Amino acid sequence: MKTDGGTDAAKRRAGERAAEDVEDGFVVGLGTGSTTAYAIEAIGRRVGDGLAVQGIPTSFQSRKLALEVGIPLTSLDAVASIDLAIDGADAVVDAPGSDAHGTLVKGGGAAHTREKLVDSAADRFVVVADPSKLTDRLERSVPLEVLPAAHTVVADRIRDLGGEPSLRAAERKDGPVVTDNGNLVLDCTFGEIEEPATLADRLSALPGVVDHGLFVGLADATYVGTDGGVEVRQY
Ligand SMILES: O=C[C@H](O)[C@H](O)[C@H](O)COP(=O)(O)O
Repeated sequence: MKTDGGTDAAKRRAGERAAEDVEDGFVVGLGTGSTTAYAIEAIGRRVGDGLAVQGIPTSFQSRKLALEVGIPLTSLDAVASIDLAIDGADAVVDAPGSDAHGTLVKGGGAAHTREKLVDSAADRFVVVADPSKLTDRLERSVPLEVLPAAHTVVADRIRDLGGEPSLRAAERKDGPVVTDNGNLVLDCTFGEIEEPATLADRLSALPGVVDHGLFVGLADATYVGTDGGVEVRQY
């Protein structure tokens, strides 16, 4: 999962900067992926120094890491609110002045359904990224988590919308990726996505789609790790 060189250092800077925003008593949404992992590890170190927090993981992976680094865990149905969510992204639209500024594509690790649930429930949602994630044109494929019985029907509807679906294959198992929720993933290309909010609404309306990886209007800030520090985008 980890990358090397400058990108890995940039991910670390972004993740560790976000972990500094966690305050005593916070309930924290713990996103998924290699960048968020640095935030989780940093929060764990602060817990070791006496910080009192409760984490809500968004995947098997983030739960396992949080337990390893000593973050006490809770669940969405056990808390009144989430103070802060920290999560990575596969693409972040960086186009100030555009309606799409701050739109995300997530789900490269097939965790986007629970991520969206937790990130959207948080009072503040901070994205952590390295510069390779920033884009002024949204051309990345959009992951859809779909009920297994629905994958062919949803694939047909995606073609009706002008997209091209591809069932995500597992790398070290015959057959498809199965999400933490027991569903399948369709990666859907649409060429350049000029109106992500419109596409998001259309995808959400498809029966059999549990959730999609377009995060429109959800992020409050992106922390971009760079060679020398961290750049902050506020939305
Ligand atoms: O499903 C996975 C998540 O949306 C991740 O947050 C996303 O793929 C970014 O992961 P990474 O920080 O490893 O690039």
